[in-house]
Amino acid sequence: MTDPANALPLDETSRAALAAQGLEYAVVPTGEEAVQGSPEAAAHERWLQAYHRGFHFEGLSPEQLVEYRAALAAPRTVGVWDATTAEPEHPVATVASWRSPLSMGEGGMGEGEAGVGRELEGWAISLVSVAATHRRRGIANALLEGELRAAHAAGIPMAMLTVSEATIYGRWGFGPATSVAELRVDTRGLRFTGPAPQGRVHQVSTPSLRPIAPELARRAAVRRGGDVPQRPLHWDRLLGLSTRTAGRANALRAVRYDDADGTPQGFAVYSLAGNPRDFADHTLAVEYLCAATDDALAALWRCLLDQDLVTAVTAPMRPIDDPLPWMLTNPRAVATAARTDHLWLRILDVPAALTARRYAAADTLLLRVSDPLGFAAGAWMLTTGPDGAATVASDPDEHGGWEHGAVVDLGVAELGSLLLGGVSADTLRAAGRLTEGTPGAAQRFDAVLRVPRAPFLSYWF
Ligand SMILES: CC(=O)SCCNC(=O)CCNC(=O)[C@H](O)C(C)(C)COP(=O)(O)OP(=O)(O)OC[C@H]1O[C@@H](n2cnc3c(N)ncnc32)[C@H](O)[C@@H]1OP(=O)(O)O
Repeated sequence: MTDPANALPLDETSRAALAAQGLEYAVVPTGEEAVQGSPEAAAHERWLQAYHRGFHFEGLSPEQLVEYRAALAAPRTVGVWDATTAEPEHPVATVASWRSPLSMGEGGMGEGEAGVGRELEGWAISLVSVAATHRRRGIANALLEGELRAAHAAGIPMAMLTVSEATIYGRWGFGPATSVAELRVDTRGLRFTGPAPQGRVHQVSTPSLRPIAPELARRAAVRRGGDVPQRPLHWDRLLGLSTRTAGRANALRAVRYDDADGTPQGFAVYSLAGNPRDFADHTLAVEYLCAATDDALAALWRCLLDQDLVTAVTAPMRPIDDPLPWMLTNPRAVATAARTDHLWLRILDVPAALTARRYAAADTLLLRVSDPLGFAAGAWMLTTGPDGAATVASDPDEHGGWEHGAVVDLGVAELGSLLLGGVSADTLRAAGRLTEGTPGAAQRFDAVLRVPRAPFLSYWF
């Protein structure tokens, strides 16, 4: 059934906006509330088919419906219905959402903070779809505003999503906060100069990774900001264990890295494509690479690059600062084929969001934030200390001290983009997305925001 933690009440303003168009807005019962074969289960199945149609995915087979019903039992699944359509029982719009931690990077300079992953609670939003017959009449607007108001009312400080198109979500105050790089490595004549691994790489079966992958991925993820834990269906799909990917199971290969003590510290899942005219010209596609230590990262890259009969390695989703080029005598062998925005953040509670991470320098900034939906609007005094911890005061006049602070004017989307250090304030200033109220304020903000590793989310949700 819907996880009680996700069962936020539906937003009445959005309900009224949709009702004014003759549309019904409701939560779809899932899981135990919808026993297989019951009318509730059939409604859940129609909701699943509706989002598949909305995303131009193939419809779900009966077997897949069982799997997806279980996988999407815990999130809050919301639909919109139009009683005037030919098949009124089918939703004309969908959205799914759930509470999830967001990694905020490692601890600061305070005692005992090194290596400690910090987290903020977020409201993950996914599967936003509106039927082709009902688009561009404000349904997505009602759904998104409804999600944001519901999450804010529940005290959740952040909303987050990955997007099909980068043109859609800025209007609701989301800003791109992490990027991914698609790497393409020419492995011909490559020499690896990275650290020599202390442990061992083992070739393993993909199912053997299923029990250890979530925990390993969590340990890897806390080293950077921007991670949102995968749900079980993600791992099943990746490892060829879901009905949709079972047909690929034989094509998938996997390696696991165990450190000198024999503890698994990373793994990679990959596949190979041959060249029918040249057997020595395979391309190895890295489908997932997860490393909880620098040692594991170097060992796994070395193993993936160092394969006979392979001339190219591709890795579609890597951090933009992956150390790989620096592990090779020829860094130019690693081409970034594409670099794209990935996780988008929407701040709902400025003090909670800003105090959830650690900062690189001590300073005082006055952030004057605009937010058309109101949640983040105001003047916020961010004071960072020498230990990297921050305090945020909402009424700077009352608290004083801000006359020494650097003043920055920006929108809530820009603050979301800056939060994890994924872009610099000076870049946003140059792009006209942020204004300095004090000369040099953007660079002062950057000194505070600087992070050792680029934020990164390793998959789509
Ligand atoms: C988190 C996720 O799930 S990402 C996946 C998003 N879904 C998809 O890509 C599936 C295919 N697309 C769709 O289902 C729909 O077109 C949606 C969900 C993107 C938009 O739904 P609609 O109900 O048509 O949007 P709605 O009418 O509320 O539009 C709200 C505003 O967004 C704009 N907008 C909507 N879709 C887009 C788009 N694809 N690109 C740019 N702007 C868009 C509208 O023009 C409108 O702008 P305005 O307020 O300035 O007039």
